Amino acid sequence: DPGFEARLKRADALRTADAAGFAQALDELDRTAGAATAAQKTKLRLLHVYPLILRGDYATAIRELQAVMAAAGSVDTQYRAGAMLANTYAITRQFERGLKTLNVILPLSGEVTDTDTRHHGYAAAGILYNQVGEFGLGLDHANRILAETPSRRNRCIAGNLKLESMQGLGEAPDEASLQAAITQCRSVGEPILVGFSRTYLARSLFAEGKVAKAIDTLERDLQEVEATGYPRLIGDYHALLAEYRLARGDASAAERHAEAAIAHSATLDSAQSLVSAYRTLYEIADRNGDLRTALQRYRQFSVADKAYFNDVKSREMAYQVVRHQSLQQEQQIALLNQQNALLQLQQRVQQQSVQNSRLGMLMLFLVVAFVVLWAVRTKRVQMSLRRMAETDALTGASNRHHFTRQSEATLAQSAAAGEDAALIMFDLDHFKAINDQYGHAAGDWVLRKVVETCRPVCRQVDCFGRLGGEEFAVLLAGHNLRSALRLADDCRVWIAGIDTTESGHRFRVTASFGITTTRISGYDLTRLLSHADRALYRAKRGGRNQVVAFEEFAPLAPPIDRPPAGEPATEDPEAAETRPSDFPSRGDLTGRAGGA
Ligand SMILES: Nc1nc2c(ncn2[C@@H]2O[C@H](COP(=O)(O)OP(=O)(O)OP(=O)(O)O)[C@@H](O)[C@H]2O)c(=O)[nH]1
Repeated sequence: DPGFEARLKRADALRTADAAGFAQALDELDRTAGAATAAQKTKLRLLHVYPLILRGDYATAIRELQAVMAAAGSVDTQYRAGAMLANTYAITRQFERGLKTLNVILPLSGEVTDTDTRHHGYAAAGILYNQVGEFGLGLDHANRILAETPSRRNRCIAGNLKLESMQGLGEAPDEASLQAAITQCRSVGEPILVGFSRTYLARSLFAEGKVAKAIDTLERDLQEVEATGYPRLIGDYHALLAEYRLARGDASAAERHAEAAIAHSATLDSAQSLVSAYRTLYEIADRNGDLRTALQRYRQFSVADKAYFNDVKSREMAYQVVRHQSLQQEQQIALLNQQNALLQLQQRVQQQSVQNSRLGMLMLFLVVAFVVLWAVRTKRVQMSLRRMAETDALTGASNRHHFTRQSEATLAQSAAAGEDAALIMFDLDHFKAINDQYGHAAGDWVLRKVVETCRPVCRQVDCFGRLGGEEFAVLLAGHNLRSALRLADDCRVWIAGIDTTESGHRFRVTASFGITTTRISGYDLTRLLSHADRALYRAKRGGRNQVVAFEEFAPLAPPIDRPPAGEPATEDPEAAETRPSDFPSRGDLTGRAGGA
């Protein structure tokens, strides 16, 4: 409700100028508060505190202000309630509570949007600080208000506060600024503050030795001051007048004023005016030689002075207590912050160590992976080196050395198991002619093709080796002569069927085969090779492209020129046919002739 807000503002403005109008405005606001927002209701509640303070119902005022501070929807309302609360605590001389309230609101000063409200807070702070003897802080807050182009009323309040602070600090204000403060406060209708300004001016004049002027300054406004009914101010006035009158030698006027000061200060627990008035009365009695009265006055002076001294000290103490408490609080906060930082550090260390252990695991994994990889690669290299060492690079068949070792192992196993094994040896026919006619590359192609063609006769357990040049051998475990003959003949047929177009030439490839078995030749490889080689020799002599088995009962062949199996043949096979032969005739052999 914008209307409600406007009426709240209007009521607030009436507060100092028109007490009756203010009361009426509050009544009207109460009647229409049903439609107000929570924040507006809180503001209204705050306005209701002013009449409570005027009435002197401080206990209710304090309760209400505390409630408003707790419920305030805006910083401004909370701040204003806090400033009023600090003021009320100052009036009721609860300095510690007042200072604590300041500690709550002053840090919010920067967030307060309304300048008047902020100045109200600074003024409350300045008044309280001066009361607890912290005049430096009082002056600082007065200057804060004056630096921010305050309203005329706040300028009066701040000007007064400044004079009070300077007096407390023992600094003498110049007459011009004293007059300015008086004019300022008079223009806004603040007779109490005008009165206090006049006491500062009078003190300043008296200190300069201008006693008559000081008296004149005070007496001019005396009636107006008495009309305020403010005991502390009236007491001050009379006490000062008593002191100054006596200084001028007017003892009877001095006595009158001193008595008036005492009468007005009677309701106060302690006051500087009481001390001053009793001292003046003592001095008068002393000057009169009335020792009894002098002693009595001195005793009264002494009691008032002690009370005042205690009061000042207890106020100063209140400040020290609150300061100590807030320091302690700050230290606790700092300690908590440190503990927090420590916890955060510990957390980070923990995270770091988790990260480190993860990193460690990763490193370990990498090392293991590397070792495994290295082992696999080493194994592969070993295997490929072994393959290179064991196989013939051109054809991929086992080389002679490996074939020998493999075969010897297989034969030993067969012998142990009492199983048969057969050895087939074969040699390409007229290979030299292929080389000569079609080139070495064509010859290589033939060798590879022959191995590729014959490999199917071998199982995993069998050994297929290139004994040298164009001579090959196959050791077949578990085969007897019959099955070996069949396999050898299959091989012969396959070789004879090779289509050489792929090599770039068309020619015919055939091979001659010699066979023996363990039943015929025993389990010794050298003997088996020798017997197979002899059968092969017979196949060549028999016209090539045929399979011949060694005849176990045939007498050993006579020495021939042919080189041992595997070495390149140097002999002309045609010439060999002229050699005397001890071999059985072709018909005696168990082999079969085929092909060309
Ligand atoms: N292209 C090629 N030729 C080879 C290789 N090893 C040996 N030779 C050749 O093979 C030929 C073997 O010839 P010979 O021992 O006379 O036998 P042949 O010509 O097959 O005659 P017969 O065995 O009597 O049928 C030689 O010319 C060798 O140079 C090889 O790895 N590649």
